[in-house]
Amino acid sequence: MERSLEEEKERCRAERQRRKELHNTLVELRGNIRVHCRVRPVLPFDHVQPASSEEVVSAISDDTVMVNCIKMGHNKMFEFERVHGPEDSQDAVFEEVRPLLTSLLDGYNVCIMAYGQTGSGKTHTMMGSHPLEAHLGTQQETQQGIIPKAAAELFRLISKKPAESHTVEVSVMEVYNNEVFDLLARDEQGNAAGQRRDVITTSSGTSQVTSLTYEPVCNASEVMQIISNVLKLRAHCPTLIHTDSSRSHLIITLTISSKSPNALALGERHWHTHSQTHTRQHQRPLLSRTLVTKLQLVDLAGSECVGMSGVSGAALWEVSCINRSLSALSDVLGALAEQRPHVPYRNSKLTHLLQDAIGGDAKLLVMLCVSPTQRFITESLQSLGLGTRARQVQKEPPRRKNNTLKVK
Ligand SMILES: Nc1ncnc2c1ncn2[C@@H]1O[C@H](COP(=O)(O)OP(=O)(O)OP(=O)(O)O)[C@@H](O)[C@H]1O
Repeated sequence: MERSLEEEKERCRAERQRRKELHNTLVELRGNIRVHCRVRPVLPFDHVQPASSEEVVSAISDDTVMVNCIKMGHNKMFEFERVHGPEDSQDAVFEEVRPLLTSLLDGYNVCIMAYGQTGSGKTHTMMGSHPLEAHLGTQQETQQGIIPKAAAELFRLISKKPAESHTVEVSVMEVYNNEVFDLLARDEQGNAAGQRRDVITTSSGTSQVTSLTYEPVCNASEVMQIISNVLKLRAHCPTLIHTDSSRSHLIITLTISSKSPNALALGERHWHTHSQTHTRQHQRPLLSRTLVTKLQLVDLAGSECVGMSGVSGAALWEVSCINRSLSALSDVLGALAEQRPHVPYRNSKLTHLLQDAIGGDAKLLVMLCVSPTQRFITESLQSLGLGTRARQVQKEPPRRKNNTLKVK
C-alpha cells in the first residue's frame, strides 16, 4: 500500500529523531570526545605534478570521509561526528562548534584542537584566512576562523548574564622544540618576549604552567588584539609545501571566572592574591564563590614528511620535534583507547600541558584538517587514523565544575 506524503514525512522525521537520540547516547558513552573533519579545497601548491593533484579524499556525507585511490590500493571510509567538504564555509564549521561555548558557561572545561599535516588548513580553520588581521576588522567575518568567532560568541553569551558576573582572562603559549613559551610575558623593557615556562603536575593530578601571564579582557576585539600582537612572535618557516608554515603548537586559553548568584546578591568580596602573573594587576578583588572554567584553543603544528618539506639544519630539528610531539599525542590517545594503566602524558611537553583536556573531564573537539589530493594521501590517512583513535577513547564523562570556595 502506498504511503501518503504526510506519512512519509512523519516516517522520515521519526527516523531522524531516532538517529539523533542514538548519536547522543553514543556521545555520552564515549564521554564526549567529538571528532570533526574538514577536507580543504585543492590549492595551487598541490599542482606540483598534475597527477598528484588528483582528488582522492572526499566528504561523501556530513559524517563520512572516503579515501579512494585505486592506484595506491586504498579504499576506505571514516566516520566522524561531522565532516565538512571543501565548499563548506567558515560559518558552517563554526555552527558545529557553537554549542561548546554554551557548555563553557554551563561549567565545563572545553578544548578545541586542530590537527593535520602541514598546509592542511589548521590555522585557516582556527584563526581565519588572514590571521594577523583578525583584530583589525579587515578580515571579513565570513572568513574568520573558530578563535575570533568563539571569542565573539563567548562575550555575546556573557552579555546576557547579570552585569559584572563574569570576568575573562587570556593567556597565550607556544610549544616550540619541546619547550613551553609564555607569549604574553614581557622583558624588563616591557617588550613582548616569549619566556620559557615549566609544566608541573599539581597535587590534585592536574597539569599547570608556572608563572603564566594572564591578561584580563573585556570584549572579543581585545582578545583578538592580544592574539594578533603575539602571533608575530610565533615561529614560522617556509617549506616546499607551505610558504608560511607554523613551527610551533599554539595554545590560547580563555579563563572564565563567574560569580555565583548568591555571592552576587550578597556582594561578598574578598581580596585574593592570584598565584599566576597578572600583567595589569597583581592583586584584585575576587568574589568568595567563583566558578572557574577554561576554553583552550589549540592550533597544532603540522606533521610532515622531511623529504617532502625539503628542510635542513635547524628547521630539520624543528620538524623532528614537531613529529615527536605529535606521535606522543597519538601514543597518549592509544593508551587511553586501550585503557592501559599508564598513559605517557609526560613523554612530551605538549601532552603534559594538554593532559586535562585529553584525558580529563573536559569536552574535547578534535578538528582534523586533511588535503583532498593524492600527493598527500599518506599524511591524510595518518590524520584520519588519529581521529579514529581519538573516537575510541572512553573519556570520563565531562564533569561540570562546582563553585569553588575561594577563601582569603
Ligand atoms: N578550507 C580552505 N579554504 C580555502 N583556503 C584554505 C582552506 N584551508 C586552507 N586554506 C589555505 O591553505 C593555505 C595553508 O593553510 P594553513 O596555513 O591553515 O595550513 P596549516 O595546516 O596551518 O599549515 P602549517 O601546519 O604548515 O602551519 C593557506 O593559504 C590557507 O588560506
